[in-house]
Amino acid sequence: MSGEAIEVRGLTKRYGDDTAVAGVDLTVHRGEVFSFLGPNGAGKSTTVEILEGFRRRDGGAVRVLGEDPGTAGRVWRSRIGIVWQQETQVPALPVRDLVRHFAGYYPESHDPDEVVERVGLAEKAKALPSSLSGGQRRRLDVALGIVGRPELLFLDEPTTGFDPQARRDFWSLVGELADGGTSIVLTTHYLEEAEELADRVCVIARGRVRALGDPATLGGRASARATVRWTVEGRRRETVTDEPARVVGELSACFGGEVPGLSVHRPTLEETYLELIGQDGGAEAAGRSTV
Ligand SMILES: Nc1ncnc2c1ncn2[C@@H]1O[C@H](COP(=O)(O)OP(=O)(O)OP(=O)(O)O)[C@@H](O)[C@H]1O
Repeated sequence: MSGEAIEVRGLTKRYGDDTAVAGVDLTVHRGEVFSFLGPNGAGKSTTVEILEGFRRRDGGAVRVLGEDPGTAGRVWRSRIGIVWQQETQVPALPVRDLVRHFAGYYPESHDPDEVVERVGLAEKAKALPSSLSGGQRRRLDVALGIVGRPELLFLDEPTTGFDPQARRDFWSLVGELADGGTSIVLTTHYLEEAEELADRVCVIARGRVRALGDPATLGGRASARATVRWTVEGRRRETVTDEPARVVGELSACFGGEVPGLSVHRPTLEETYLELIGQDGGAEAAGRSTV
């Protein structure tokens, strides 16, 4: 049995004549936070739904927690948590009762009250889901996804609708889950979220992996040329260099200490991402490619 959380080799999926996933290879290590990035229609949800066992693949080998999700049974499913992109349909029960109810499906669930507290819904414990705001409703989905103490957690655009503080709180919750050994697959359109949370990111466009690696070094980011900017007599100056430290040292010597208006810029994850997906960034996406 594989020791990895997820192993995917040559995964393909077609919808009619359109190829949504065109030969994806990837591995998610145990305890890792792994993030999918890609434009609308890139094939992320299709890939993730195959990994979750909710979509049939056309080709390739897939192992999730050591089993083929296409044939794995209920015990395997109880080891997995999912926070869907769409609101989870739930019975009209108060928040606390609902989380308790879901906890009952799992052999080793977390304490439901602790989970309600941890997602920031303690004040809404007696409220019905229909009375929650959009961001609170999303937090409830997160609570339902984690209460079963999953070994592997799928988060599909989990912080949509969160206010900035709720997003920070959620990030720290994900960090705690990862520190506790949970493997996490995150799909997000927020680049800063991937950068904050992910050990590795996988950029997908038109059903293919365009880049996979540490967000700090993705696409040669860390070694990319830097732009050094400064100000002389009210006018902005800049130079592009492979050696920003040397340039800053020379400027500092020249100015006799502080350099006015100094900044050093390397490509952000967003700039690198946009470069990687290039013209594939449009909405039409995977469909037109062939395998
Ligand atoms: N059930 C389906 N039937 C036909 N085509 C589909 C189906 N589901 C997805 N597709 C197509 O497969 C391609 C990939 O879609 P997918 O939902 O996997 O993209 P995505 O990367 O998750 O996009 P988004 O960021 O918008 O959620 C798209 O061209 C989409 O139109």
